[in-house]
Amino acid sequence: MNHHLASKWVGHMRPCLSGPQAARLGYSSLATQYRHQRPASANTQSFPRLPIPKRQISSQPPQQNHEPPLQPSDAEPQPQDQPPRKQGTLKSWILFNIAGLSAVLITAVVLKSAGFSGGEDKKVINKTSFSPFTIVSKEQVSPTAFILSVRAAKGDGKGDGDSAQAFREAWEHGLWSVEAKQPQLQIARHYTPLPPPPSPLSSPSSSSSQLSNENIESPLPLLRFLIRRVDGGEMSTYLGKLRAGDAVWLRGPHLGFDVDKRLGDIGRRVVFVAGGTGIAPALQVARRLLDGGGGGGGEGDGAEEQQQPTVSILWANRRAADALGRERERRAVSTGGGGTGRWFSSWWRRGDEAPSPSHHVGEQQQGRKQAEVEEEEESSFAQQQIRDLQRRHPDRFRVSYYVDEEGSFIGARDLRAALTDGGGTHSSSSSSSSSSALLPLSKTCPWHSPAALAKLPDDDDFARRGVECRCGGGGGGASSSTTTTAGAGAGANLICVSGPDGFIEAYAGPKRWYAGTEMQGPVRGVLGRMLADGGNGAEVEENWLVLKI
Ligand SMILES: Cc1cc2nc3c(=O)[nH]c(=O)nc-3n(C[C@H](O)[C@H](O)[C@H](O)COP(=O)(O)OP(=O)(O)OC[C@H]3O[C@@H](n4cnc5c(N)ncnc54)[C@H](O)[C@@H]3O)c2cc1C
Repeated sequence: MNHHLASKWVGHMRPCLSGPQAARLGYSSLATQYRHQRPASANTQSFPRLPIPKRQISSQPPQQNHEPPLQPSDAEPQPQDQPPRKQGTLKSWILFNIAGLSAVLITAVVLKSAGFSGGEDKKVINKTSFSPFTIVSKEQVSPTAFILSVRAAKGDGKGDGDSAQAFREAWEHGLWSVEAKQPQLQIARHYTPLPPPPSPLSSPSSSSSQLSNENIESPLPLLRFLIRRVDGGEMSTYLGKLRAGDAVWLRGPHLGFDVDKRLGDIGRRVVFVAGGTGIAPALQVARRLLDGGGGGGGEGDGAEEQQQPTVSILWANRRAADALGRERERRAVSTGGGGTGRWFSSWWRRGDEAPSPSHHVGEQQQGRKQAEVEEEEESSFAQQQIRDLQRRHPDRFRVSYYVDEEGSFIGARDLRAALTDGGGTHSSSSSSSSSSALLPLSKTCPWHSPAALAKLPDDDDFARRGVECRCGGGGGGASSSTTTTAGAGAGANLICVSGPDGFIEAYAGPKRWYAGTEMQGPVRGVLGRMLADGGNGAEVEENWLVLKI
């Protein structure tokens, strides 16, 4: 989702981890270390500079030089051949103009920093200039993470409808982000809005809730961001210091991959490998596919629940405090006699085979007691999102937690379990997915070919929506050149890797730069090896498309 290249954070190059090296270090330890891949200077060019006002000094000085003294009668007679006067005038003229120019530049910078320059910042959110939002609340959810809730600043009403429309399209699209700017340093970074809560009208037990309209219909939309404050991080530290009532400047929305279209007609499963705040795009996708009616061709054609896509999230955090929503899962497991939450973590560390999902989910439902209800009332918005999805889609949504400080990491075995699932996770859908799982991906389709994806930037699926799927009617269509619309047997299961650059590199290989644009690049890392193995007849079939987010 790197819409504006210059606005992504950048920095020094680190060698890519590979094979045993990455395994030794533990991938999730990379989860919260955003590694930068570009010269730092590129990062600071994130929004257009204020055009420097043209110098106003060129005409004035000559006039002064040629003008007669204001009060010639009072002036001391000056001999014609006395140069000091002329030199003095020239000197003061230069000083005057330097001072004037400095004043203009300083004023421009101050105005620019404050976000009020030349109409650049507008009330209506848009992709090119920053719009003012007001912080409604700030919720500290862990020692390093907080949720910032912001609402479009109250304007004159004009353009509110346009803003609402832009957000409505973004939520309908699914995966999207906005940029926030740090006005003093003039840098910007992307942040991913958490999905809105389900509509109060939908029953808690309903599996098909509607998104609340608070973000969709409201003329002044409310956006919530889960943000981690990183040591020495310019933007996250700046945002961390803001308080309710302060202004924050956003531009966007920048739409990301169209997961619905890439799942197409036969894709049934999405596995998210998320590091740290990479959980936010995972929740966007879960909401879009599980609540939004999209994905897998299941909607509107009478397909049953088992035809709907499933979302499984493997979420790595450095600290236990950041594993939001895990307490309930730990308790549910321990309620089943399996031991303590600590045991649950060490279960992953040992790399044992995953427990069957039905066992897991059943215990979660059993473990839902009054204490949990109370806990939920006190929990953060992100926790509520996770729990709500778990409650309403027990067979289609799962989060597995990994915590560095507890020694649990997402390893190849966990990935293999998730990919060969039903990795056992989604029992009701595994049979339908396994039939499509045998179909190989197209080698030519712009939507479903890994080779084509490697050469795409990750932010333009919305703009590409007119491009047709070339999988052909047969689903695999490896050599087909037939042009069809997505849906006739086309599509792929999706592995989404979201998080810091180092995290993405370790699991899926680095993104690559071509002609000044950051592209997805080929799939390498743990998943690259795993999928290549699959091609040789090993555990994982080759119908997984890897999206680096
Ligand atoms: C599409 C997209 C969506 C994003 N969504 C979110 C989101 O919802 N929430 C969120 O918090 N972030 C999100 N990010 C990351 C965010 O844009 C910033 O990169 C992040 O907040 C760090 O910026 P900074 O200016 O504070 O750090 P910088 O000043 O850019 O970095 C300072 C130092 O901190 C290191 N560093 C940077 N990030 C981390 C980290 N996470 N852990 C450890 N060290 C780090 C850097 O390597 C550098 O040495 C997203 C990024 C993208 C591309």
